[in-house]
Order: sequence, then structure tokens, then C-alpha cells
Amino acid sequence: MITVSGLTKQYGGRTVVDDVSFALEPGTVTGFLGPNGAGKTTTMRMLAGLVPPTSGSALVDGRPYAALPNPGAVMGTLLDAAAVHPGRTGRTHLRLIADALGVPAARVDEVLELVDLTSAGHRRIKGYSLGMRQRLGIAAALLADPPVLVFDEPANGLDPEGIRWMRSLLRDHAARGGTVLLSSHLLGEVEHTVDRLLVIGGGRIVADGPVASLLGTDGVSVRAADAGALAGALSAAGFAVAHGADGALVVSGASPADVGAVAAAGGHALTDLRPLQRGLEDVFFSLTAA
Ligand SMILES: Nc1ncnc2c1ncn2[C@@H]1O[C@H](COP(=O)(O)OP(=O)(O)OP(=O)(O)O)[C@@H](O)[C@H]1O
Repeated sequence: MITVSGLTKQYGGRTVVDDVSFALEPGTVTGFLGPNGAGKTTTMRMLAGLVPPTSGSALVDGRPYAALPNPGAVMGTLLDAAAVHPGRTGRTHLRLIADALGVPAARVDEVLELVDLTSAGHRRIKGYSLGMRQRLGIAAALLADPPVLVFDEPANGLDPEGIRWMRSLLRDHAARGGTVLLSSHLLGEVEHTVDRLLVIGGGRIVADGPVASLLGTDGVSVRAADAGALAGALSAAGFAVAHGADGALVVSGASPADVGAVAAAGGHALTDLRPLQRGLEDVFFSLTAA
């Protein structure tokens, strides 16, 4: 569906996207994560045919986006929500795009409803808040109900309820077999939305994989009716045990199953047992630090 190979962009001799390759599968949401200036927008703009690559290729259904017969019906993009005519109403803006896409005018009202802008549709865009502009951009991307959605920082300007709405919109799209790529520089924003993380730093892909495997685990936190006795049993079994806050024991390098087995063997009653996940934040900074 989406195949990016060796994609590279240089501006004035400076490489801002450096040999980026990935493929996106239908039915998945992929988070494109990286700090400011990492090259996310430039990669997405190349994917949408707005910026020519210096080398490499970005293909949608096997062709460059601009070479598709009706590109907007294949891939909906949210790349620059500010690039709208401020004097137009939201509805007129969408009507013009619908005409260009060959989408019936009735679909405009459907997408306005979908993004909760029905009552604001007749108002001029210059009076819209940032969040409303973002919703309008999402409406435009959805007009032709394309299978692929490429959204650059879609949470920008949305309030917490809007972010929840956007997450379920993207998850539902993938559940129906759609392909979604969304970028963010905020980890918490995508952590619970995406199946896979593509992490970019300094123009290069520094990590690519399922969220769970990138996060990894850092051991286990456990509480027991008799913490001292459990600590002794765990130490005797060869685990490094530290006493954490509130009486919890922190067992490095162990899985919940390891700790459960030691507890069961010694007849220790557990009151809490949970894996300690390395924060995405930590993973992210260690990956992109270079
Ligand atoms: N038209 C351009 N001319 C020169 N440099 C550019 C141009 N567009 C982007 N850049 C540079 O390319 C680098 C990558 O920018 P890009 O916008 O792709 O990053 P990003 O990961 O999307 O960051 P952000 O989260 O800040 O949007 C930046 O250093 C930026 O200054």
C-alpha cells in the first residue's frame, strides 16, 4: 500500500531525510515519532508529492502519489491545516475539494457531522479556533473515504476530548482495513493509539517495531503480605531485589511469572504484581540522542 525506499531529501547540501525506508500495512496505525526537526513533515510531504525527493521513492499503491488517477481517493492527508482560504466558510472549502475529488456534495455534510463542525460549517474559517481548523483539515482528508490516511501532528490544537475522538477515528479506520500514518513529537499522544512505532531522529529511522517491544520491560514491582520474607526468597532464588517506595519490592530483570513462581513455591501471599515498563520517553531519548 505505502512503500518508502531509500527516501532522501537534501536542502542546500544538508540532508534532512536520510535513506528512510518503511512499508505500511492495511489494518494498522503507525506512529511516526520524532523530536522537532527530525524530518517527519518532510517525509510525509514527499509521500504526498508536495516535495520532490532528492533520491529514493515514496509509492502509494505502487505509484508516486501524484501519478495516481485520483490521489485524494486513495490517500487522505492532513499536512498543513493552516493552508486554507480564511475568507471561505468551512462548507465552501470542503465543497471545492469535493468537486475536485469528484465526490458528491452531500458527502460534505456527512464529514462536517463526522468532525462535529455541522453548526460551524457556514462560518468563515478565519473565525475558527486552531482545533476547529484541525477538524476541518481532517474532514477534508476524509471526503473521498480514502483507505490511507497520513496525518501530520493531528492532535495539534485539539482539546483532550478532541484527542480521544481523533484516536478512535484513526483506530476505527484501521479496524475497517485502512492504513494510517500519524506523526507526533509527543510520545504519550501516540502510545495508546498506534500498533507500531517508527522513530525518526536527525532524518534517520532509529527504531521500528511494535510499541510493546520498543518499550521493553525493566523488571517487576511486587507487594506481599510479608515483604521481608518474599525479599529473602527472591534473593535466595538469585534475583536482585530493591525496596521501593510504599513497601513495594523492585525486582530487576525478572518477569511477573518469575516472581509468581518464587512466591508460590514459598507460600507467600502477594497483594500486587506488575511489570515495570521503561517509559517511552526514556526509550525515545536514548534512541534519538545521537
Ligand atoms: N523548505 C525547506 N528548506 C530548508 N530546510 C527545510 C525545509 N523544510 C524543512 N527543512 C528543514 O528540514 C528539517 C526537518 O524538518 P521537518 O519539518 O521535516 O521536521 P519535523 O520532524 O516535521 O519537525 P516538527 O515536529 O518541528 O514539525 C528541519 O531542520 C527543517 O528546518
